[in-house]
Amino acid sequence: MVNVKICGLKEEIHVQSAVESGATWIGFMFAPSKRRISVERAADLAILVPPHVKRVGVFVNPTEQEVREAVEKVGLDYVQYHGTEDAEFIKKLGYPSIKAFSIRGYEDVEKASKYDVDYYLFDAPGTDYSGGSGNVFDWSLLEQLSISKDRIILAGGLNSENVGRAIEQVCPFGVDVSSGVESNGQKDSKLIKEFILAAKKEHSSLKA
Ligand SMILES: O=C(O)c1ccccc1NCC(=O)[C@H](O)[C@H](O)COP(=O)(O)O
Repeated sequence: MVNVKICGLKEEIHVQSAVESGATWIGFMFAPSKRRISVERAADLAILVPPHVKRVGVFVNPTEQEVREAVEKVGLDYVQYHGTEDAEFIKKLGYPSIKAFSIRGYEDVEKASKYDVDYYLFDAPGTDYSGGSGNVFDWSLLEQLSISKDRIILAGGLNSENVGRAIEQVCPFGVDVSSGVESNGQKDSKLIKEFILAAKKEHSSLKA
């Protein structure tokens, strides 16, 4: 069954909804974004996350110090690098990691082979910020990917309507969502639940 990351959580109620609905990863935004929260706020929210659900800190071109401080204070399980961080920087920090790639064309997909990380997150390019745009990219660009599917997280404009199709086409280890579980610019517990249910539903083409 596919794993789900709910990203950009800011409120206790939405962390609880994501946990109760079966999310695998909870994402806290530490980069410029309308979803950005402080390390102190994330540490408070992280108390609500049980050990079987993983805490992800999302950064865009951070300093080493910023990452180390957040990992320590929030108890992050994964660091998500959502900028132009190079493989050396990520390796030097040494944390379990997710590297995000903004996909405009196949050349962006190819960049992934330069990295040795736990998960490769393929996302649509950002508009106002580096991610979280709610836009979908061309999933067929992932067809020739040499990276194992069990290391892939698909993101970008997913919602409860299109996530089933996305899973059938890409067969990722996980899916990631932010805009698709928001209404009026705020996270929505009902949409979080619907998204996770839709993602975890068995899809006809995946049946033997
Ligand atoms: O969500 C943001 O505002 C954001 C800003 C800057 C860098 C990354 C950001 N989000 C990271 C994520 O993992 C999002 O869930 C991912 O980009 C998908 O977002 P969406 O298309 O809104 O579902």
